[in-house]
Amino acid sequence: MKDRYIMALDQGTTSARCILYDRQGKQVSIAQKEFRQIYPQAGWVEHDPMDIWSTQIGVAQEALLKIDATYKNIDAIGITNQRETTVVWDRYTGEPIYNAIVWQCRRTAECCDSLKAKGLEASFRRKTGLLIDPYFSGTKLRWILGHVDGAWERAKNGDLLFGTIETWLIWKLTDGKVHVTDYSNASRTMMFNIHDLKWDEDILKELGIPVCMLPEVRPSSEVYGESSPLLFGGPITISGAAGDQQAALFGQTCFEKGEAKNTYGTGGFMLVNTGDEPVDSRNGLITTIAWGVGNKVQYALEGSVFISGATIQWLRDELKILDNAAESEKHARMVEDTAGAYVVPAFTGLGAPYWDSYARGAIMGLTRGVNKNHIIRAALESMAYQTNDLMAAMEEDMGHPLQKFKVDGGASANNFLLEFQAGIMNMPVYRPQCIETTSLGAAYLAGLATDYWKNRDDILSNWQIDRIFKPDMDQRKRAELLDGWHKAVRCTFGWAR
Ligand SMILES: Nc1ncnc2c1ncn2[C@@H]1O[C@H](COP(=O)(O)OP(=O)(O)O)[C@@H](O)[C@H]1O
Ligand SMILES: O=P(O)(O)OC[C@H](O)CO
Repeated sequence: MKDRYIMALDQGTTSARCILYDRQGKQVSIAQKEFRQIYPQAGWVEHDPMDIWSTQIGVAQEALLKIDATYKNIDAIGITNQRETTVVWDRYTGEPIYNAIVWQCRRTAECCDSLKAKGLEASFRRKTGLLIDPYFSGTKLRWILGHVDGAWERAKNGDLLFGTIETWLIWKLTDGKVHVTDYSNASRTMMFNIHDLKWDEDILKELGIPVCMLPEVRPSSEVYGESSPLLFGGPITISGAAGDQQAALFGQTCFEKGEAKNTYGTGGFMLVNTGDEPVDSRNGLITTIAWGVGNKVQYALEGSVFISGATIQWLRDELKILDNAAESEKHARMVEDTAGAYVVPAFTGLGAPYWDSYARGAIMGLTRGVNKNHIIRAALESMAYQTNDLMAAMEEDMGHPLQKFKVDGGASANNFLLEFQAGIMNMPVYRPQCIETTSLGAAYLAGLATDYWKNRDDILSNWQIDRIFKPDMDQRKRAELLDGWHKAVRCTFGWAR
């Protein structure tokens, strides 16, 4: 009989992954599949919810098969997901009534403008910790109810259900028996009061959302139900769920106040644990729930950058100047600098700390000598500049420098990126051996609920360093580069207005 493992389902923006973890937090099996991105109009992004489900369940079955394991080898399932992405489906047939509107989608920018014009920003912020922005689920849900024939009536009658991706996956896994979300995901909807820990009636009224379509909000580490026996040959306990960025904070074992991480995935997300108290930002960050465990929640301050590793994907898929993302490192090292070029990847507007839905991407500072290596290098550097902007905002809000900066996510495999990051931030960057901390965090949350791990001390020693990147940049050069970056960013403001 094989050992028992935790199955982490990581439903990211561009791919579904399943990783099986053992007690030491080591990966024993992994399967991954990209799925279709749908861009119906400029600035709009959708996914097919059935695609999300079929790729996710496909990789879960594949990960088991790869090591000849069955449901009996799995202690529990933990789910982590791209956040804010909004799905609405029919309670009886299980059919989605529209594609999932993805977190990056800007279609509700005007709706957000009108909410702001009504002077609602301060009260929304006080209650939800968020700014009014198309990024969050609330206006996406309102858009679906307003644009799909008969949807609002059906929702009011209780025939439709809303969910972010973890809710959709848990509903599918349990064959329509369980309709829940967790505190961390609820806190991204712009409909959830992060202080009272309840759906906010005033906001729901303002957005015209019937409360009966919303999931029950539960802790991030708790038994929600069992998967349908048809999926894996027998039932598996589902006992953890968290938004991917909060899960990564947990996976990096940032359990204490003041501990921070940055994830370089499709987007870039820096979170610092602020403990039992929510901290308000004066510098363009948002306040969010890190997780709810037992009867208490912990909060985080977050800087969200919409396009990070996706810049490299764009070079690969659209400009076709790369065969694969990892190759970007080799190209960046072929030149000494970017020859003055800056890439500002504001493809879907700018998130923190600028929050401009109407900004659009640009390559600035082009001269005749700029070649593809310079552009690739500038694209990687843009990921570091954006992270540096978040760091500056975070330190300003916290009133002191961050003590330790841990990184993870697919693009953190890139050594050039992290060397430049350490230099431009002028602080060391810590990369752990496991950079898949998102799924690891989901595994921990699930395994803590089933006693696979006894407590947090049991998992702390699983965090192992791979490499520390030390800052090594001349201070004058650093100041010049940052000046150029900020000048380039300013040029993108308001472009699509
Ligand atoms: N070695 C690399 N260098 C730069 N970017 C990379 C590298 N490997 C992956 N990426 C980028 O990171 C992203 C994938 O990271 P991942 O954590 O899997 O993202 P997500 O969970 O958002 O789907 C892609 O956008 C890809 O372009
Ligand atoms: O898919 P990722 O890993 O870039 O994460 C997306 C975020 O959850 C969006 O808020």
